[in-house]
Amino acid sequence: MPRPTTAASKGKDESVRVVVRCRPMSEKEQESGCERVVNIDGQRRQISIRKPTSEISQRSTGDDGHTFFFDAVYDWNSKQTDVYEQTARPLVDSVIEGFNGTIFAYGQTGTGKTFTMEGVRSQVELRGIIPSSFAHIFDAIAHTTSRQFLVRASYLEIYNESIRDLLSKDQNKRLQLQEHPKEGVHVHDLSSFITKNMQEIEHVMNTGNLNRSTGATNMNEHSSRSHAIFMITVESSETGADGQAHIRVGKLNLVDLAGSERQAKTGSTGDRFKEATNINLSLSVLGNVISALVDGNSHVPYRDSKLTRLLQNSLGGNSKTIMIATLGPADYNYDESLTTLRYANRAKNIKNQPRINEDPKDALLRKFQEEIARLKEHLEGKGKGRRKSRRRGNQDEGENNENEEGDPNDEELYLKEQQDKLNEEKRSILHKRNINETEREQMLQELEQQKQAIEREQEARREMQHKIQQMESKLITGGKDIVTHTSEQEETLRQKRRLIAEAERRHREVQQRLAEGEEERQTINQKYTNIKEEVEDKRAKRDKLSKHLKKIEAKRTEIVEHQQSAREELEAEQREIQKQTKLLQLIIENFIPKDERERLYKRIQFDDQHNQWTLKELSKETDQMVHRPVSARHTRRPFTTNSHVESIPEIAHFRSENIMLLQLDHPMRTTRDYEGPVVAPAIQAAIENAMKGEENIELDANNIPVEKRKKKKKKIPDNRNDDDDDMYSKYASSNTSVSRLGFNDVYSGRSLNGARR
Ligand SMILES: Nc1ncnc2c1ncn2[C@@H]1O[C@H](COP(=O)(O)OP(=O)(O)OP(=O)(O)O)[C@@H](O)[C@H]1O
Repeated sequence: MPRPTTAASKGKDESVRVVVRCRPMSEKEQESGCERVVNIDGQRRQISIRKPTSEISQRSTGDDGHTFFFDAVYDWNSKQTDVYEQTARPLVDSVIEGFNGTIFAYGQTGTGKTFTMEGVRSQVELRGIIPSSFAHIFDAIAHTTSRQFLVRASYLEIYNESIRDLLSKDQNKRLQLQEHPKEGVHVHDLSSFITKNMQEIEHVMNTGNLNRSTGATNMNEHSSRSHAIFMITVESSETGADGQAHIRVGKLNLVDLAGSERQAKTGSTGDRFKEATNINLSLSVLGNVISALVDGNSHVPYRDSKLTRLLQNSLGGNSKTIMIATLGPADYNYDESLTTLRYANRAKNIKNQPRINEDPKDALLRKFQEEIARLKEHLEGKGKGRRKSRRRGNQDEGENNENEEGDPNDEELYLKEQQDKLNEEKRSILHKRNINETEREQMLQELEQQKQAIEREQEARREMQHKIQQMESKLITGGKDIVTHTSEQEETLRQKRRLIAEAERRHREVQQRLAEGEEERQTINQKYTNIKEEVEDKRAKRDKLSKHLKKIEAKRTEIVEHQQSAREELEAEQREIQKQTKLLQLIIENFIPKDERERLYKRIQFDDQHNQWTLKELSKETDQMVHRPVSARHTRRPFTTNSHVESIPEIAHFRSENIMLLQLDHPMRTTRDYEGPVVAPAIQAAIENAMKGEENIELDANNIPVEKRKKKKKKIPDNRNDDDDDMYSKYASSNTSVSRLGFNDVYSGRSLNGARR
């Protein structure tokens, strides 16, 4: 069924208020040592429920505790007045103002729905919401002087999905629901009693309660198996600035639902089973309606049960609504209590659109006012006609009566006078002697008829006046009976109670805010501590890392420096090699004949195994070293082309020879000790000439450190003969750079390598 769109759509959104009340442990529960599993923090409006200890130890699933927040929560110490003053009073005030309002109690059997809604009527402090609302409404009316009120009450029960009028004489009659295009769903033919005071409305309620169905189940002997709805309609009228009466109508539904316990737990069978199924049906439809409303479904299944059809306006419609969820505190009710709390928690999200119901067409108060006016007019109308004829008669008699408005008392007087006149006439007729008996009889008859007509009129007027009185008596106007209703002291007391309730409410709100603030502060503190710890932890890590980094950097610097020095060394070495290579190249080019050179090149090979250059064995035919020819006295026989060149006389002796092919003369140590290198100026000049532009070449072989010199002679080719060794040692000990270097580097793979480049 689509959601109501008439009045509801115009109101301001307002959530259904949901409060929870937990009853005290019953004596039975205390005696059997039940555990309390419910905890309530009224200031925080928080209720927690935890699994019974026995169940936790048996099968803990991790969801052992649940916490919910509601608009108000009441624990086992809460008083009836607390619930009324803090929760119900504002809603009842709104109903008096012309809003629709609903308060319904929902919960497991025996958890205090009836106690909360009705309470114990004989004790004022134990009165529930329904009787307290009676007192409230009539008190409020008594103190409102500007408005006229009409209060009526109805009482019905939904039992096995059929509606029974609890105030009807015929308790077997079942009522039907009817859909009103504008006003929504209403119960056809439902009795409603106008009540003028608290006693009358209490009487209505007592009558209904006597008719209410109750039955015993395993769960609770007196558990109610029906849904009971007590309806109070408060109509009020006020004359506006336009002189017109404006009417407002507020409807209050006070609903005591049947127990919500599950079928299996009640152990019902037969009729009881059918009852329970139907109770469950309307409650489960109620649950579906709540879910559909909360989820914003386009289809809300109001029509699926009588209860939800009747409460349609209260759930998602034009009404202010309060749900009171009741629970028991004991462990064995854990599952049911949790279900109730979840149900209630969902209901918090239902949005209603309450608005004041102004000038509805079917207001009973308006009908009353119109009927009273009509009757008064009727009474006046008759008098008016007579007043006119009397005025005419009086004018004939010379009297002038301008007053058109008649006083009903005048009319009474007039009729009385007429009666007296007729009586007088009757007496004179009876005493008349000049008429015969027939004429006398006829005259008396006429008089009697006139008398009866006057009496009928008097009677009709009395009836009309009584009706007006009756109707007017139903309309209550505040102020008039204030002294009879309440004493001033009561009023002061009531106001103080209201102020206290208001102050308490504000106090609770402040406490709530403080608690929230404290919680927030603690959370922030906790967060701050966590962050501080984290910062400290990170700082320590950072310090450790930076120490590590410093170490790495020191190592890196060391490595770089080491590499740098190694590189410099290598570069120096390279430069040295280049220099030597150049020098050797020079020597080769200048001192080794071309053909010898080529032969030498042919013999050069790289020994992969030893990673060095070596000279191949001399082939006997071609490479065998030529024996030095016998020297001529003072001169040598030139046998190379080169030796013909005699440009430098000092070295002519050598120039005629291929120094590589020559077997060395082992010099006899016949001379003095060697005294340092003396390069012949001509050779020096030749070298300098050749080295032009080669600035970096160091000609003094002594500049090479001894260590390096040692390294350089590390490999001497195997094909070297003893003479070579001798030669080597001779030249190595010599300061003559040319000769030492020549041997050293010719035999070293590295030198040759460099030379090859
Ligand atoms: N807040 C309370 N303080 C003291 N006693 C309570 C309270 N609530 C309930 N009780 C007691 O618990 C018992 C069961 O309460 P009640 O009959 O109201 O339950 P219920 O929910 O209306 O049950 P049912 O579903 O059968 O109508 C009663 O004896 C009642 O007096």
